[in-house]
Amino acid sequence: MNKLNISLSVGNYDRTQALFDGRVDIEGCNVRAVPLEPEEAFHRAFRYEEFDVTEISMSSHMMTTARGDNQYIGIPAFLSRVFRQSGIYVRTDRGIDKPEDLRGKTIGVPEYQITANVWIRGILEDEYGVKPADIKWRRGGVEEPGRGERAPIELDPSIDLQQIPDDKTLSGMLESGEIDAVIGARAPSCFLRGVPNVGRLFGDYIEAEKDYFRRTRIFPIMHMVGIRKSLVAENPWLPVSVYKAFLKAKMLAVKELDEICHLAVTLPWMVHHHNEAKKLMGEDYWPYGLDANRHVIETFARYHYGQGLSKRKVAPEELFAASSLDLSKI
Ligand SMILES: O=C(O)c1ccc(O)c(O)c1
Repeated sequence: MNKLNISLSVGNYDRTQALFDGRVDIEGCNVRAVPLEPEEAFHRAFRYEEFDVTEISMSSHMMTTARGDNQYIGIPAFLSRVFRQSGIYVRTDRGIDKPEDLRGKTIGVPEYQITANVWIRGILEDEYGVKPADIKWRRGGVEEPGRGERAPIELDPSIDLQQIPDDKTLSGMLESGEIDAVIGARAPSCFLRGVPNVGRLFGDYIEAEKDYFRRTRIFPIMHMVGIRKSLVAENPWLPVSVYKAFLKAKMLAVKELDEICHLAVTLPWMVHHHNEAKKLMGEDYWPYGLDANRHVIETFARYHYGQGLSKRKVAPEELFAASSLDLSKI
């Protein structure tokens, strides 16, 4: 049978693994799959559009969708979701004990636009009244010097965002005390090494994140899947084929989390953790599709627009191929 050859790059997570190991096919396609870390996947997607189907940052996707220069259309398979209270790393010798203490401080970001930072700035403003303009933002690689935005951004002049020197990293500057905090998706290595005077703003971040979910019902979305628009124009069946494959792969992963006979993840009480998550968040605690995620995406769109990353408020439907929001029923 004549199949469409496509390239695919997503992270190798439990919920995507079946696409790499052959348990799940993308109907109608021969797939060349390359696992990548998010920083590399997004750099290559938004600068060079290298892969036909790729993991994409929700923030960069929303920004380019608002501008109309997006080469990818999304499907509502949310490959990465992370609560973000954990992602605020601070100097512990500067009187920063609560979010409000961040006003006037200097905070490092790997990119202003990364999705984790949109969520963190949104939460700081919504819940604690700390506005982006209250902070001095410094941008650069967390571990490697010389990082910039993967796609161009244009911020309001009230935002003080400056590039750090070419020979410095955010982790190094946090360790030496040149900046007061770092926010982002990845923990800086100085924190992981346990250097003095660096810690999390929310020491008990798990309790903070559970409380946030109880109040908001939001499990923040980080990444989704994009398909090259030009390929969809030629093959309108492709978004649903790709979406069905990601749905199947996630279903297989979640099923394995219930397997007490032999643990799918190398963690003694994995099944217990799974049950605890379901108790707090419901059976389908990691939903794909727009309907179950509309409130999450609308909140993110409000933050994104408020932070000047999108010049107009994007409607959730604009992010996705229409056919992937309207699956057939029997
Ligand atoms: O761009 C980043 O720094 C980055 C890293 C890891 C992630 O999971 C992510 O969403 C973004």
